[in-house]
Amino acid sequence: MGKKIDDLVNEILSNGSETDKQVLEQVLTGIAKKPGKKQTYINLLFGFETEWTADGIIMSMPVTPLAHNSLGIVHGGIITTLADTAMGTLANKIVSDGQAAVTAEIQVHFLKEATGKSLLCKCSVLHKGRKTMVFESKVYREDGILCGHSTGSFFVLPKRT
Ligand SMILES: CC(C)(COP(=O)(O)OP(=O)(O)OC[C@H]1O[C@@H](n2cnc3c(N)ncnc32)[C@H](O)[C@@H]1OP(=O)(O)O)[C@@H](O)C(=O)NCCC(=O)NCCSC(=O)Cc1ccccc1
Repeated sequence: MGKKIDDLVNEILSNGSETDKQVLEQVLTGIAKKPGKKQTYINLLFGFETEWTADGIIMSMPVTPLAHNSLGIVHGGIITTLADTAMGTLANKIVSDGQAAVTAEIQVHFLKEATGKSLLCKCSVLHKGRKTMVFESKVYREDGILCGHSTGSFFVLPKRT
């Protein structure tokens, strides 16, 4: 295993493009931050940063080639992951002790191409029930343009120990 990783890293460092090296560095930097239960691989690899606000959560991410689709703009699935992660993080913060929340349904509108250096996802609570919760996420580009809009329904479950 060790040798294979060494060979792969050396191959990329020797023969990879600058973009390959940038992606490798981002992935290794994420792993070096030691993912765990709170900080998942997804959060660390994509550089998701969390800021709590009075009425919700703001989650940001840098736009790098790791998140690009073949057109060189952010992949819709990554925008969905950002929105789902923001809503899921908020949902699991506001449930009662001993409860967890999972996404049951998510809808995303991709309104503008996601370009620029970073994305900001502002997420708030639309409904907090005993069994279901609904959240709204707005994803903004660095220039302030709204590029994504998402709503998500979450199901409240007993937390697994
Ligand atoms: C729960 C429901 C949405 C609705 O279920 P219904 O069938 O209508 O009602 P019923 O009461 O029968 O359901 C009982 C079922 O509930 C499940 N379960 C129970 N307890 C737990 C538990 N503690 N943890 C997990 N699952 C638990 C278990 O399968 C159980 O079935 P069983 O009784 O074993 O056979 C179901 O369709 C489902 O699990 N969908 C998948 C949801 C999903 O994977 N979403 C994406 C990931 S979330 C995400 O990424 C967001 C996020 C981001 C960042 C940070 C955090 C979050």
